[in-house]
Amino acid sequence: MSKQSVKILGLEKKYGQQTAVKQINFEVKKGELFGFLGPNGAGKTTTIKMMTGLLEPTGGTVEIDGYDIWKDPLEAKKKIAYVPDQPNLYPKLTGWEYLEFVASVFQIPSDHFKERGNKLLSIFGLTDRADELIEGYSHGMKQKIAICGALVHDPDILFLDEPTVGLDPKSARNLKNLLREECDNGMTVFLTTHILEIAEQMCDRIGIISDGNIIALGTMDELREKDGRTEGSLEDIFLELTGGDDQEAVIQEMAKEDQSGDSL
Ligand SMILES: Nc1ncnc2c1ncn2[C@@H]1O[C@H](COP(=O)(O)OP(=O)(O)OP(=O)(O)O)[C@@H](O)[C@H]1O
Repeated sequence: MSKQSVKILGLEKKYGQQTAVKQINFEVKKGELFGFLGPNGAGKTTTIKMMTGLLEPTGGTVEIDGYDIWKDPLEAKKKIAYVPDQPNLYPKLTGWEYLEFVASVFQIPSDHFKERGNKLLSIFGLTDRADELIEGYSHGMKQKIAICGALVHDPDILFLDEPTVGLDPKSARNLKNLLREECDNGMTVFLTTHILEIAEQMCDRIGIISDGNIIALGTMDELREKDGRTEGSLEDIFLELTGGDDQEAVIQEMAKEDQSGDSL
C-alpha cells in the first residue's frame, strides 16, 4: 500500500507547440485536503484531467494509491471520483435515479447507498427535489447532485474542479464542512479553486501552478516562510508569486486616473 494517495512524476502536457504543463512533480498524502491554485490558463484543468485519466499526458506518470492511471486504469479509477467544473449529468434521470446509477456502477450495497444518498441529499438541501428530473435543476442544483454522485460511493480520492462556483453561501459552507469531515475520516481531496480564502481556510497543503510550473508547494506556514513572511494572506503570497502585484499596481493606477478624470 502506498503512503501517498497521488504521486505525480515528470507530468507534462503539450498542445501542439505549447507546453501547458511542464514536467511537474508533487505528492498528495492520504487524508489530505490539497488545494491547487493558479492564474487563468496556468494548467490546473489540464493537470486534473491527466490525474483522473481523462487526458493522456505527453510525458510523466500519475500514480493513484500505487496504481498508474494509464497502465492500470481500472484499479486506479475504482479509487477516485471527479467532479469537473461543468459536470455531465443525465438530464432524463431524477436526482435519486442518478445516485442509484452511480451506486450500481460501483456495486454499493443497497442499504449503505440509501443511508449515504439520503444523508448527502439532506446536506445539500436536495431531499425535496430528489424525484425531479435533473434537466429541471438549476445550475447550482446540478453542481450539488454531481458532488453527491461523487461522494455516494465513498471514493478514496475525490477530485473537484472549482467546486464552490455556482453554490450559494450555505451550500458552499456545507460542502467545506463535509470535505473537512471526509478528510478527517481518511478521504483524500484534491481541489482547484480561484477563491483564495477557501484554500487558506480549508486546505492542509497548497500547490500553486503558474505557466505550467509548480512555483509553490506546502502548508500556509511553509508558503509564508518561503516567501520570507511571518504573516500575510494567501492572496498576498499568490499575487507576489504569480506576478499579480504588478497587475494590481496597474489596476490601481488606472482607477486613480479614472477618478481624477485624466483618462476621460
Ligand atoms: N484542448 C486544448 N488545446 C489547446 N490548448 C489548450 C487546450 N486546453 C487547454 N489549452 C491551453 O493550455 C493552457 C492551460 O489551460 P488549462 O485549462 O489547463 O488552465 P487552467 O489553469 O485550468 O485555467 P482556468 O483557471 O482559466 O480554468 C492554456 O494556455 C490553454 O489555452
